[in-house]
Amino acid sequence: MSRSPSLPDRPRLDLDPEMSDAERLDAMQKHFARIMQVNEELDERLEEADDRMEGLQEEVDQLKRRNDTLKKASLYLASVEEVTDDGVVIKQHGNNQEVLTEVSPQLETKLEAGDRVAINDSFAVQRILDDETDARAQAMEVDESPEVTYDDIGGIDEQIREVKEAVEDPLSSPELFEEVGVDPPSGVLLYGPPGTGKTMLAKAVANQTDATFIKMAGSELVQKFIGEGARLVRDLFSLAAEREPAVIFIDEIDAVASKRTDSKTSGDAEVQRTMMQLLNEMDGFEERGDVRIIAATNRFDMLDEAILRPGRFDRLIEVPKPNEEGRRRILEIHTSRMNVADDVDLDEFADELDGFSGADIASLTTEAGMFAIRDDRTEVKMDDFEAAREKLAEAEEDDIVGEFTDYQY
Ligand SMILES: Nc1ncnc2c1ncn2[C@@H]1O[C@H](COP(=O)(O)OP(=O)(O)OP(=O)(O)O)[C@@H](O)[C@H]1O
Repeated sequence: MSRSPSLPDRPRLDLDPEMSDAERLDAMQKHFARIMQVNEELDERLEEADDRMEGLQEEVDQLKRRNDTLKKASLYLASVEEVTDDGVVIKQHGNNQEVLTEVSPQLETKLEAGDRVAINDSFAVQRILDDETDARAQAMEVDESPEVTYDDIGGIDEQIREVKEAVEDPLSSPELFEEVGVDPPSGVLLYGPPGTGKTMLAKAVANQTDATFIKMAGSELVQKFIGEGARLVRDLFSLAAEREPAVIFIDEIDAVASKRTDSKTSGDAEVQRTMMQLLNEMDGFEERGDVRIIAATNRFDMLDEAILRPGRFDRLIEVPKPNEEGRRRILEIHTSRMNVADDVDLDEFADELDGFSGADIASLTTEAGMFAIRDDRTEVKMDDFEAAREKLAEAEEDDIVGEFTDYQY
């Protein structure tokens, strides 16, 4: 690591009492010039240090993420086969290895054959897990008939059109694709900043096609135990096949499909296995009938290219933050059921919301309503909207409101 050079010396002003006024003035001017120069040098250094800090912060974040994965994924999943006087017979999931292992007296009294447990590298039982259906319920959200419609989504008409074409048409008129002789896109990847309507889009398309909406969060997949991520992916696809027509929505796909890291830790290997399972499922996708798959990410830059190959997520749709017209439409949507005063000018207000996402605008309108309620009014005025905007902008500065953070994508 290179060490930064030492700081410039502090300039000194030496004034000799013998000096004439002109000489003094000259010395002071030179001193001033030197101070300015040192100041400039220090500014430069500060800038360099800031850059370096940013780089280091990124490294720290990466290490933290890796550490989290490691901590979370270093346990394996097993089932209890039998509780005997000599210990407990467990069967590790994935490799089906059976082992007789000792357990702590506290756990032993609670264990029963059939329990799901988490074990460590040496097969020691660490804890008893909720039953399997709980694990699934936690990782998956199933909605038979989501209520979101395209009309509820503002500012991304072009993206709606693309999603209709890539997801809705193959579900509602598969014969069209057959007649023309083209395969519909396998998977659609929506990418863009948080809170821009990606989940809404997936729900709306499921609604429009009367399909079951099945959501899985990528982050839920990697917080589980070794072997469980891959199994949940398998479950996800078989559940979709049972419930077809269905729309599978994998949120935060970057959690399981990031560019490969160099490390060969067990956590990384687990994420890798989960991704391989996902790719496998997608590769065998054609026979799956009326199931469409949509994934979303805020971190497009982190994705492993393997998932973007033809036959996988081969239709990319960027979902950006709304422009002024989009913001106005979103404001309109979110205020449609509000009792808004005559002085509220949404056109003018939309102009002030540069950088706001759809989710930010949704919280802003709720917040404006709260201001009216606090003031014992039933009508929401322009001042309430302004106050809400200021409150959210302050929260952004304090970094309280996550949605405001501009992720790189
Ligand atoms: N384009 C939009 N039009 C109307 N409302 C929106 C829009 N985008 C976001 N919202 C509001 O924000 C909420 C969150 O949006 P959504 O979950 O679809 O965002 P997302 O892009 O999936 O975010 P994330 O990447 O954080 O998962 C929505 O329930 C809705 O209230």
